Amino acid sequence: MSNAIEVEHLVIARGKRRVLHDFTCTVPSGSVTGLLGPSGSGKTTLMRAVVGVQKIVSGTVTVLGHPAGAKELRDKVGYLTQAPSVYADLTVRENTRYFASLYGLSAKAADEAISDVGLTQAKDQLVGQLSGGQRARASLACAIVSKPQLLVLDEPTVGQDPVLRNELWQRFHALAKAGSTLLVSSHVMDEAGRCDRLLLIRDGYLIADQTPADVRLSAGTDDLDEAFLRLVQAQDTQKVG
Ligand SMILES: Nc1ncnc2c1ncn2[C@@H]1O[C@H](COP(=O)(O)OP(=O)(O)OP(=O)(O)O)[C@@H](O)[C@H]1O
Repeated sequence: MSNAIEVEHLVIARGKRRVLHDFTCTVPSGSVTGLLGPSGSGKTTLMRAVVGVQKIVSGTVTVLGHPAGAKELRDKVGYLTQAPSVYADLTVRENTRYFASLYGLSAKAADEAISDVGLTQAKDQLVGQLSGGQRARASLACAIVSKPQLLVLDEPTVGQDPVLRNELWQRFHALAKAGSTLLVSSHVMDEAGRCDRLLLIRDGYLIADQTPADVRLSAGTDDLDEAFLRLVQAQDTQKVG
């Protein structure tokens, strides 16, 4: 399996502080790869580097065979930021149709994306009048409407109820099955088990790049929360040693 993303020896500073340290990882094509780590560990920074909007100190980020941010990638990469990026004074349907039209897609594609994120009943509501979780899903509909080759989703399930979270994860896997690659961040370890592969990050250091099964095996526990803690402790011991 080839890699949709290859990150090599990436170093990033934000302000005066280094927030990614010699970060090397891969995201296999067609996978749903989870980027998991505590708040402030560097997930958004890594995603920004992948979509080519983050200044880097050194290292390389290669996306679908091109340097991150290359113009060849413009219609191949979708990015969902944490801040909703939809127009508050348009309805869900108008927003999604607008994004669809940018890619030359029909209203049908927009309606499918709205249905995929569970917003069909709210499709004619103004985005400004939606709940936070609904607004996040409206953004997600706009990000997935063009079915990009690579989807970079920053905490797409935050604020969603368990039933909807479950549906969204099923949708992510369906998109991967249809040929997309997904990089999905979360700080909730119970979402880790839903990924094909995991990148575990802490304080800007990669602490695991494995399948969930291998993370469990190498940490010696079935509980992924506990596994993360054990891997952190092992890393700390290594640093002291
Ligand atoms: N614009 C900025 N200027 C300076 N430092 C920043 C900026 N944005 C983020 N940082 C710092 O960079 C580090 C990594 O932040 P980042 O947003 O990548 O973390 P994260 O893992 O995505 O966190 P969260 O889960 O809370 O979104 C943090 O220490 C943060 O304080």
